[in-house]
This record gives sequence, structure tokens and C-alpha cells, in this order.
Amino acid sequence: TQSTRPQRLLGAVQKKATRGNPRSVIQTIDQFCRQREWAMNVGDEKGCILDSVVTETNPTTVLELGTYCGYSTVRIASLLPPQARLITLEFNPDFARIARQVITWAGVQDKVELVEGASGDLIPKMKAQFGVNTFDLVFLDHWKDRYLPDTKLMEECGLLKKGSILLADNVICPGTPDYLEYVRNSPRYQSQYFKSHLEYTKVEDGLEKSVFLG
Ligand SMILES: O=C(CSCCNC(=O)c1cc(-c2ccc(F)cc2)cc(O)c1O)c1ccc(O)c(O)c1
Ligand SMILES: [Mg+2]
Repeated sequence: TQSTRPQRLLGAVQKKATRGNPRSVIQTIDQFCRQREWAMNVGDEKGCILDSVVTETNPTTVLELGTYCGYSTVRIASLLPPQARLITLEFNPDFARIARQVITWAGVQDKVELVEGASGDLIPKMKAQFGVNTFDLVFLDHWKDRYLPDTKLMEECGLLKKGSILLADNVICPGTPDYLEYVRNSPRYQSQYFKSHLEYTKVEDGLEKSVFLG
């Protein structure tokens, strides 16, 4: 039977990356995506912007919406202080199965909780079921038409506090027009656009960083 792209990406990681070395896993995935097959990881260019936002936020509780193969999960987790934790939500069980193995290969599994399911169902359970108070940082990278409803849901569930950071991938390509309009016009957010490119291409894309003002 045919292998899937995530399976081939995992194969490259297990063949070429050093166990327990997150940077080596990231480099291997970026090389695979540049030289073999494009895949929808945030990538190295936007990944550097993600790294800088994570380090300046210095978060203790992070939520990632959309795990895919775990590339950004590994990038974020590798920058977290020892007690910090990252909850990542993935809708697709095949993606989740691959991501768990990438996360473990990188050695960051102790900082990561991967939960399978739809963000719309899981976000309302964060406090009661996952013991979360509020999130310091949220990385949005799942279905592009879920960014806005899930942001409103996080507000309603009291998961954002004054100073919480939302960082959204793909606000240009594939694009999240309703989300952008909301965070750029709402008095409850201070937004900033980081111009970049769609992973592994010359197509314009960018990250939108929005601070929740309470
Ligand atoms: O993670 C998922 C599955 S959807 C994957 C989202 N990502 C994309 O679609 C995505 C796509 C592209 C892209 C593709 C083709 C192009 F020609 C150009 C760009 C790039 C990206 O960087 C992306 O992130 C999930 C769904 C529901 C949930 O409720 C949940 O929690 C999670
Ligand atoms: Mg993306």
C-alpha cells in the first residue's frame, strides 16, 4: 500500500535526525520539504518569527491549534522553560499518530500534551478537563475558517487574560480574512503583521500577532 506524505516525513526524521535533538528534527523536516515534498509545516522562515514570539512571551501555558506532523509543536516546546506545558489539538487521527512519533523522537514529549479532536469541542473543556487557567500564548494553525470562531470561543471560556498572545499562521495564504478583520478592528486586541512567505515558497504569507487587552 502507498505511504502517505506524513509517513514519509516521519521516515526521514527517524532516518536522519538525531534522537533527542529538536533542532536536528526541525532541520530534517525543512530539508525534506525543500528537497523532497512540500508539506504544510510553518517552515523555517515563519518558524524564526514564531521562535522570537515564543522567547519574548516566555509562556508557561501554550495552546496550539492544528498539530499536523508536530513541526511547530517541536519548535515551540524546545523553547519552553522546564515547568511550562504545551497543549496541541489535532483533528485528524492520522496526523496525530505521526506527530506523536515526531514529538517523541525530538525528546520534547514531557512538555507536550497532544489531544485528538475538534478544537470547537475541546476548547470549552480546557479548564475542567485539562486543568488550564488561561493561556499565555495560542498558535493558530488549523482550519483557516476556525480561527475566528475559536478565538471568540476562547474569549467566552475565559481562557485569555490581559496580555495573552495570539499568533496566527497563514493569514495571507491560504488566508483568514474574517479573523484578520476581527483582531485588527476589535478594541480588545492590539495586532501586528509579520510579513513572510508561505513555507518553502516565494508566495507571500505572514503571521499576525495579536495581544489580548482584556
Ligand atoms: O489541523 C487540522 C487539520 S487542517 C490543517 C490546517 N492547515 C492548513 O490547512 C494549511 C494549509 C496550507 C496551504 C495548503 C495549500 C496551499 F496551496 C497553500 C497553503 C499552508 C499551511 O501553513 C496550513 O497550515 C485541524 C482541523 C480542525 C480542527 O478542529 C483542529 O483542531 C485541527
Ligand atoms: Mg500553517
